[in-house]
Amino acid sequence: MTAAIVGCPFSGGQPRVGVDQGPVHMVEAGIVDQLTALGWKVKFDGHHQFEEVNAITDPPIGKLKNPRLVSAVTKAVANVVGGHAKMGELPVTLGGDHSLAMGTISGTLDAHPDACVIWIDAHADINTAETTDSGNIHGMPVSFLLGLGSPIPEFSWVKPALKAERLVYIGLRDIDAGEKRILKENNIKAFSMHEVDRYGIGKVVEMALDHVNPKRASPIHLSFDVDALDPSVAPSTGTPVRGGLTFREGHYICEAIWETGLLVALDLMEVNPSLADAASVKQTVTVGCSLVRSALGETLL
Ligand SMILES: N[C@](CCCC[B-](O)(O)O)(CCN1CCCCC1)C(=O)O
Ligand SMILES: [Mn+2]
Ligand SMILES: [Mn+2]
Ligand SMILES: [Mn+2]
Repeated sequence: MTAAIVGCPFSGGQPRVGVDQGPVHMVEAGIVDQLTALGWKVKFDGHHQFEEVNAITDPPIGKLKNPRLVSAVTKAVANVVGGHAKMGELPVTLGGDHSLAMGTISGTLDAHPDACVIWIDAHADINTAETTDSGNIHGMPVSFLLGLGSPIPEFSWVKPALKAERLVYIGLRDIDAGEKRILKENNIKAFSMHEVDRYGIGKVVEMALDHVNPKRASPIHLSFDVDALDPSVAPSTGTPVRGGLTFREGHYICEAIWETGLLVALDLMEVNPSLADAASVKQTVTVGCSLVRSALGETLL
């Protein structure tokens, strides 16, 4: 089995400096060798360069910030991820901010139209141009993938290829008012931290899979935002929210999804190695690499 590391040093979906260095730190921490040691054939031909895209003048569209940059980069990522997936490889996209998932999931759905998406995050990332308060596109990728909100010409390449019933969230705890409306109106299944507390992570993952993958027959795209974890576990990230997943809960999700044998793509997003002291940065990078290994078959026994 081949894993293709897609290093995406990109921060255009949000305002904080440093998240583009996430993939650099994870590769420097040895993720390629770690996956090789697990038995994977690992492809990594260097981080993707988005400098040339940075050159364009890119005034906001409505509230949306860096719209043309985000569109161009996520479109490029869609082609890269889709290309690897079509060759039967498992793309492991290292972010970079979560707007990249507009690209990764578009790429996955191009190769696996019947794929379902399991989104691990403190946030729903489902704001539309009408509901966003920040204009940061890392809070919006899911709305584009579902085809919600008014069409934006600059994003016309994004096909609404994701169906609401094929999406499920785990870890939610910081949802904007507009997003709450969107989740309800579209009957989107979400297991917040309240459900994690009530049922335990084992039952939550089982219920999440039952919802999007009842016959365990559909490919799975796992999109993991490290801010789903409690800030005490992953401190160096752009939008930390207290009351998150424990180290083990985060790893259990990855282990359980690997056990299905259905994983076809993984995103590990929002590691920002410039937001904390060296020890906290190292902790966050290390947990990011550990989650990737667990999603790709590392077991405790
Ligand atoms: N919903 C937020 C945060 C998005 C986080 C993106 B992720 O998950 O990839 O990290 C928050 C908007 N707003 C921030 C100030 C307080 C009220 C909520 C937004 O900016 O849209
Ligand atoms: Mn996110
Ligand atoms: Mn988040
Ligand atoms: Mn974040």
